[in-house]
Amino acid sequence: MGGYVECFKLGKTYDTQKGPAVIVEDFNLEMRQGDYVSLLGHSGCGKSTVLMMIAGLNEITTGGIVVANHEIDGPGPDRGIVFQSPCLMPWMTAYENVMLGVKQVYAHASKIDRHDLVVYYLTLVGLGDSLYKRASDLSQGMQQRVGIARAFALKPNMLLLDEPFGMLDSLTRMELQEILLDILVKEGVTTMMISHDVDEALFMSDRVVMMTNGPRARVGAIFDIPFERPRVREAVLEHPEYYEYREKLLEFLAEQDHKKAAVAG
Ligand SMILES: Nc1ncnc2c1ncn2[C@@H]1O[C@H](COP(=O)(O)OP(=O)(O)OP(=O)(O)O)[C@@H](O)[C@H]1O
Repeated sequence: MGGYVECFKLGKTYDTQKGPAVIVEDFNLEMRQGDYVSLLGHSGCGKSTVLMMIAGLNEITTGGIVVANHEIDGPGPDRGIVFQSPCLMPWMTAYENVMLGVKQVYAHASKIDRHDLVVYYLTLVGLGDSLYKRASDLSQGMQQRVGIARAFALKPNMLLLDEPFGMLDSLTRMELQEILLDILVKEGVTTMMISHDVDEALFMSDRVVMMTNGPRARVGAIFDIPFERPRVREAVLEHPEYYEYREKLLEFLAEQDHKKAAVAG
């Protein structure tokens, strides 16, 4: 019996003007249910490509992906996505933006149940007082909160996060990281997050998956992160092994840099 999510010999080749470009090859990964995995690697190595294949929004060239015992062949409400920018309907309220997806996925639920669901998740992300504010009147951080509430309100089994905090200032970023972890612990959602930030990956994840540089990128190393949950930022930063892990991740990235320089030279 494998994991809850399995990427099996996953590969992606894009057709380019110069011919086929093998971006990801032989990418193997198993995730347990409730796992929080961060995907780290140099810019352009293929992280979004992997994430979008799991989302079912990017066609798989070779290999396959199994989620909850089903091989995926397209997008589905079982997998929620949060991008760097939430792409809300600016003329709609926070409430209406979340309700949009809820209405589609829970078409047969009662009106009151749908209402409660939307209010529940917007309140969890700290927007209980801003339910009926138009998206265009919300700050970037508040808009991203709506994006997170929208993803959770569809009750996904898996959450895919593509640099969800990348556009936020550091205070908002830390606050949203903590809110997200709180909800994830409550809901036990299996999560894959792309990040460029070693400290963010260490704070959030059960495992950090390092990708090698492309082309033909694959899993280069996997680090199990031992900090206990629920995570408290101060305790994580003071953990005796924190800087050891941080160093290992940075070393891996530096090694990839050297390899890239050697290939280019
Ligand atoms: N549709 C496409 N057609 C051709 N090449 C593509 C396409 N999409 C992505 N690529 C190329 O595939 C490689 C991997 O892209 P991808 O966006 O997956 O990387 P990434 O690791 O997520 O990058 P970043 O960290 O900068 O977001 C890049 O070289 C990119 O130019």
